[in-house]
Amino acid sequence: MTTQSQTIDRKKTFSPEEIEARLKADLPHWRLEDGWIRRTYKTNSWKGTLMVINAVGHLAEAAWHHPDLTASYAWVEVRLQSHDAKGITVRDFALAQKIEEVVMWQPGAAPDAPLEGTPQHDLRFSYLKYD
Ligand SMILES: C[C@H](O)[C@H](O)[C@H]1CNC2=NC(N)=NC(=O)C2=N1
Repeated sequence: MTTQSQTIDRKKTFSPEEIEARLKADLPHWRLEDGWIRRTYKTNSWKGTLMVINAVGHLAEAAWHHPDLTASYAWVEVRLQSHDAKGITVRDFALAQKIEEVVMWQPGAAPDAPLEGTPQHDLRFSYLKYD
């Protein structure tokens, strides 16, 4: 059951200056352009692109906040804005944060991590360009 927030204003929009400051601090790979915060993920193939699209799709549906997506063979651009507020709200930052955390997750990066992660040097398996 969803609860209406008592403290945060999900419809409050931020100024371009506030957005830029927040992206610089928390989402350095994201940028503000034409009223959307946006991030492009590069992949090694259409299959990798589809994997990213589906991961983002799940997060968006779980969040009940949906991006616009543009995709090509080896990249997908994720764009976020809050349609009902006609601007960028806390919902956009929160979903962008989760997308970035999930898509750029590299479990094998930590020393003696339990999960080894996708082999990066074998194009049979590597599907995402981490940046
Ligand atoms: C139809 C309407 O877009 C939806 O009810 C919800 C869910 N997803 C949404 N996603 C985004 N980006 N903005 C919204 O205002 C929004 N509203």
